[in-house]
Amino acid sequence: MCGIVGLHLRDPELYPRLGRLLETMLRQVVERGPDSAGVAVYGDRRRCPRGHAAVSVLLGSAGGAPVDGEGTDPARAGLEAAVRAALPGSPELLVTAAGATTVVAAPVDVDTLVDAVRRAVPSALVVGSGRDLTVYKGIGDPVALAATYDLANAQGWQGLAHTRMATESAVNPEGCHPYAVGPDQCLVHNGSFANHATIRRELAAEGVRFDSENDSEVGARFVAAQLAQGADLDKALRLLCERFDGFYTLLVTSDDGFAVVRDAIACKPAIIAETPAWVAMASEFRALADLPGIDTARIYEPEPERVYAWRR
Ligand SMILES: NC(=O)CC[C@H](N)C(=O)O
Repeated sequence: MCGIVGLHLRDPELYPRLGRLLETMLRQVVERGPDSAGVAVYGDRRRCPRGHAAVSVLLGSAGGAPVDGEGTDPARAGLEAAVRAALPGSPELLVTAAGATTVVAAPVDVDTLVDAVRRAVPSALVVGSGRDLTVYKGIGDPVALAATYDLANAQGWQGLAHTRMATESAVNPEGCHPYAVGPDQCLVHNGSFANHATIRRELAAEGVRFDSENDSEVGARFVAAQLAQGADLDKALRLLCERFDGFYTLLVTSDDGFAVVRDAIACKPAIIAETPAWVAMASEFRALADLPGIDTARIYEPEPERVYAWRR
C-alpha cells in the first residue's frame, strides 16, 4: 500500500488553513502506511521567509539517522554554528526544529545553503531544499509524526503527505517519502518500480548520487534530471512512463506545479477532486471528504498513463 494526499490551493484565503486541511487528509491514509510519514509544505513564510532558501535535514550520528526529543538539541546547536561559519558573511539563520527534522533557512541561494550544510555536518541527511519548500520525515506512527511536524499549524499554497508501507527498501529515514531531490521538487509514490535497479545504474553512470536503496528515489532522481534539462512536469512524467516498468501512482510537485500520473493499468488507487478554490489528490476518497466545497467538486479517477498537471 502507501498513502498519498496532496493539496494545491488556488484561493489564497485558504493558505492559513493548509496544514489543518492536510493533517485531516493524512489521518485518513494512516492504515495504508504505518511505517513512516513525510510531509512537504510550500510557502510557509514562518519556516522559510521570503528571500531565503531553506534546507531540511535529519541529524544523527549514523548516516543521518535521526534521534528524537532533547537528544537533538546539541546537534542542532552545533549545526547552526557550523552552517553559519560555512556561509559567506555569516548571516543570521532561522533554525526550526520539528521532530527529527531540522529546517535551516538563510538569505542566500539554495545551492550555497545546501553546500554549507553538507560541509558543516557531513553526516546530515538533506531531505529537501528550496526557496519555498520545507520537508519533514520520520519513522513511526504518522499521526504522532504529524504532530511533531506541527503540520496542523502549517500555512502555504501547496502541500503533500505520504504514509509508507515499505516494499523496496528498509524502514529507515532514508526510505521515507517525499523524495525532494531537486530544488522545490517533491515526489511521493505508491507502488513498486520493477526496473529501478537498471535505471539507478544508468543515472549513477551519469554522475547522479543516491541517498537510499529505495525505488521511489530513482523515480525522483529521474524526474529531477528531466526538469534540470528543461522539461516541464508534464514532459518529465511522460518520459517516466516510457522508461519505468511496474506499479505507480505518483504525485510530483514543484515551485509552481502539482502533477499526478498512474501506471499503464492504473494498479494503485488515486482520486482527484477540483473546485475553483483547490485541486486535491488522494489514494482514497475518504481523505478528500472533509475538504471545504467537496460537495460541488469535480471528482474523478485519473486515467492510466495520462499526466494531470496544474500550475500556480
Ligand atoms: N507501499 C508502497 O507503495 C511502497 C512505495 C515504495 N516502493 C517504497 O518502498 O517506499
